[in-house]
Amino acid sequence: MVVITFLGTCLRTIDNPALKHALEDRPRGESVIACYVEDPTQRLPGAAYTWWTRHSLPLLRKKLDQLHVPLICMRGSFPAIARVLIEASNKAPCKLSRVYVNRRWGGTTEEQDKNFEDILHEQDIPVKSYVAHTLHEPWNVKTGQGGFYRVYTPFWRNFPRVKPQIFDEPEPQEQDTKGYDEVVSALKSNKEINVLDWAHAEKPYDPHWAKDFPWKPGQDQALKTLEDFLAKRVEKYKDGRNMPFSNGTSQISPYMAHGEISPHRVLHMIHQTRERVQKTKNDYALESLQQFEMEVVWREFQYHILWHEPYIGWKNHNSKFDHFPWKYPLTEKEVRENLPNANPSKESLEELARLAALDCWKAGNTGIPIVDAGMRQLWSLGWMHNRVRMIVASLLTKNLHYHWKAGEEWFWDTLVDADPASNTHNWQWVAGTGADASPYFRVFNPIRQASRFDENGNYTRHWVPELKNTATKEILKLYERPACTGKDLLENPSRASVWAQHLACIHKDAKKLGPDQQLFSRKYVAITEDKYHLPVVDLKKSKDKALEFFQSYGKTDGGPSTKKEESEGESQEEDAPKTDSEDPKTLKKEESESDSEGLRRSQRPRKAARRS
Ligand SMILES: Cc1cc2nc3c(=O)[nH]c(=O)nc-3n(C[C@H](O)[C@H](O)[C@H](O)COP(=O)(O)OP(=O)(O)OC[C@H]3O[C@@H](n4cnc5c(N)ncnc54)[C@H](O)[C@@H]3O)c2cc1C
Repeated sequence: MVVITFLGTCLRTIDNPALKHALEDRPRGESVIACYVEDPTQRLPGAAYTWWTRHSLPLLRKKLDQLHVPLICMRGSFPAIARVLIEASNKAPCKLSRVYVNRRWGGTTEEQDKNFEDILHEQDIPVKSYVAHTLHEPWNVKTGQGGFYRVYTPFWRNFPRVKPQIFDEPEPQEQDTKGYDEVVSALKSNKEINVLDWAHAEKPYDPHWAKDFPWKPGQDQALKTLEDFLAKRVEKYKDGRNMPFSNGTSQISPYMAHGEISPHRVLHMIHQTRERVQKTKNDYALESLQQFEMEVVWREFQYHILWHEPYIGWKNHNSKFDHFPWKYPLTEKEVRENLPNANPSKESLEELARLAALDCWKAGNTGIPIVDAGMRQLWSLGWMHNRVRMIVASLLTKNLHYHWKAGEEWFWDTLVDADPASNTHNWQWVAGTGADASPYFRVFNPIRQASRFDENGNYTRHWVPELKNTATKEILKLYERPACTGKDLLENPSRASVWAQHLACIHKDAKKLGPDQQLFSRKYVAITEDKYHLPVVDLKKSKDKALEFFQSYGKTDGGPSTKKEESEGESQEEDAPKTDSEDPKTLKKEESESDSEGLRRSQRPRKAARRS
């Protein structure tokens, strides 16, 4: 008899409930097969995330080999896989006895997984599923009225404190791999399923755009990364986490996004560190550790929302923003239609200029230093510091007026830690459309952000080599330059921008670029240019325009303005504080910073002013 365990987003052998139970609960003599599935009925992972997965799976296979558990990687829907397994089981001498699954959420997974279980149950094959990617079942945390939380503070307060459930790697057990060949050949013979060689890749998957990625995927490195952080850096996390050049955060996110470390293990290690730090009586260190735990629980909060609103990845949480005048990226077809020849009309140029601005943002050539630094960090590492993620997201949504989805999609493709809950939720948070959202009129001012969080300009100089010999004072002046015109953008496209590729492609009538090339033609992007670009947008004017949109839109019936927002509406300074109930985590800090920068007290929401 054969037992199958579906790993889900859980590329580890320790703290892996479906694997553990499959190995421990099976009757003697039954063999266990592990499956990694990429499900085409759901949003497919982006390129950078996939780079990581494909480095991780061969490492996981080696670990599983030691347990005598073969690994099958495939692309296929869960119901299709269930049907093939049953068919194979009916024919083969080795029957399928039971199935163990690590659960997943978001999109239409719930529906698909129910279907999968029904198919197996009809054949009397038991299915057991486990929570593996979060600390709790997302539905287990409930408000007093039995609903779900939309605001982080009460979620954090009421988040059930649990003893972390950790368990060691299963002992290697005697088992043969009987049934494996039959299962693989049945899967291979089905057209709906594509068996991948990802766990047995002869050469690593190293596309040119990822050649400088410094990461070492895998569960061993995940543990080491967190151990190092907790041993050496967590004690300064409270402030360090906001400084992009200080190496002040854990960089554990890609390991968590791939399930190479379990959130229970993270919590367990936090508890161990707390015992150590308590002995030092260092209050700041303890607060820092608490802050770190809050961040980890913040991720839980986002899964909580994803479970209750599985459509959050493509829909505004606040539907009142659905008709807001967002800009959307042009499609390739629209570009072609707007630029039929070398002398496009004024309207066409305007349309194209907006595409050019988006491409400059993607390429890290906006002429706004801290934004370019962040976007190039993203290119180089497949990761960006959280503070800078907020700044670049604000620029795209509040200054360039793009819908958050344009940025979310870019991050989805370029982040090694791309996560269906965190990415969406954070984008909606910055755009002001989400649950627990920053109000729409809250706009991050890149100059102020740079002077506060990159005071010495080191982050900017590091990631924008054009500025490596520019003094910090001079860098700050660059933000004040007049913006280039749309015509400039088009006539002198950044060599680095995807826009330049479009032009080259259209003018030379070259073959259509495939999506992979468009996104990752690294030789065109993030390269040092002779001259640093003019800003693609006037920060002040564009912010005012966003606020104008917001105010006039708020006056219409369908607008997003609420009474509370109107009462705060006066406070349209950048980084204006939010009320405590919205997000204490980031914003209490912003608030005190706003104070020190002389944000006029009369303009601030009453509640915040009282606290200061
Ligand atoms: C626009 C935008 C998009 C984002 N997209 C993602 C994403 O796709 N995947 C992702 O994991 N994070 C995302 N984040 C959240 C955050 O930027 C990253 O989790 C963080 O930068 C990861 O670095 P770290 O592990 O060093 O974080 P640390 O500061 O060391 O935090 C530890 C862990 O806590 C969790 N965490 C911290 N901050 C957040 C947060 N704001 N939201 C959710 N979890 C958090 C992460 O799991 C993180 O690994 C996004 C933030 C923004 C503003």
